[in-house]
Amino acid sequence: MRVAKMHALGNSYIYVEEHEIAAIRHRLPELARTVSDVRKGIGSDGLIVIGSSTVADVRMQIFNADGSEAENCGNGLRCVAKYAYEQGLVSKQEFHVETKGGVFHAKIWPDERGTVPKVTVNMGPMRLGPQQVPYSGPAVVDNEVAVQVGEDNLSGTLVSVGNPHFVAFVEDAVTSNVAAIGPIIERHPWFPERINVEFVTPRSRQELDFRVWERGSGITFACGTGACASVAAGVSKGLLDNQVRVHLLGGDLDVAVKDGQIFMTGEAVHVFSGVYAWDDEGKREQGSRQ
Ligand SMILES: N[C@@H](CCC[C@H](N)C(=O)O)C(=O)O
Repeated sequence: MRVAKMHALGNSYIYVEEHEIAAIRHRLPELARTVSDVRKGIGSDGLIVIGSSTVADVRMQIFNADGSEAENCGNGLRCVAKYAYEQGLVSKQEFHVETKGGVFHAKIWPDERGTVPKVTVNMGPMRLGPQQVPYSGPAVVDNEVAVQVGEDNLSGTLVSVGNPHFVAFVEDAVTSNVAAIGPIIERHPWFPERINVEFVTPRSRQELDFRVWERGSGITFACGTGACASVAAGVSKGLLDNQVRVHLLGGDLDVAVKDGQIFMTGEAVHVFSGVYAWDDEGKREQGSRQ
């Protein structure tokens, strides 16, 4: 099947058009695990299928590296917008992308060669609180929930950007033990559909240090929806201004809140296009990330 690998700030996915996978639609979780495997597949944080939409200009379906399907992906939205324009699936510079978590408006910024290094996406309204994400814990005050992690509690703001986020304001996001704490919160029984976990520390009112444990993919270099969720949480707490540069492991993302809507602007990068040899016997069940 013809595939492209793309990344945004090091958050990489394998992109495939829906006609390439028509015969194996029911096996997309398995395909996601397989292509994501760095040793036996291509190596990525998951799989994104690009297809036609009846309600938008293009549609994307995202699977994490463990094969679970997510509602949304900010870095994926920017890469899909770049792909759709460069491959001629759309000819406009502003268009809509359908995801399981909603329809989003994208604006591409093509260069003089007609390639698209940068994309802005309207990620929708700030949606905070336990009614916005699958949550089955005790009553919540100020959209914050305190989850027990070992001997301590970690407080996080619950935010939806189509997909669910737990945003924890910590002493130092950069040195946080993301690998140890992330999976405990991701799989905590209060979050029946699991949750993405962000560790954030404001450097100032306009700059935010950010690390993430992604549901279904673990530590990644960047999470677009996570960055948007974190800025929404920081703005609602009065800690951040409406225009914030988020410093992620893989680079910077600009997030702005205007008229209650969250706008994300950042890079989208094509790594390669090629033919992936999907072989039933040889590649089944080889994905290993859980
Ligand atoms: N990396 C993404 C988010 C991908 C989905 C997420 N792991 C989930 O399960 O909700 C982004 O850039 O937003």
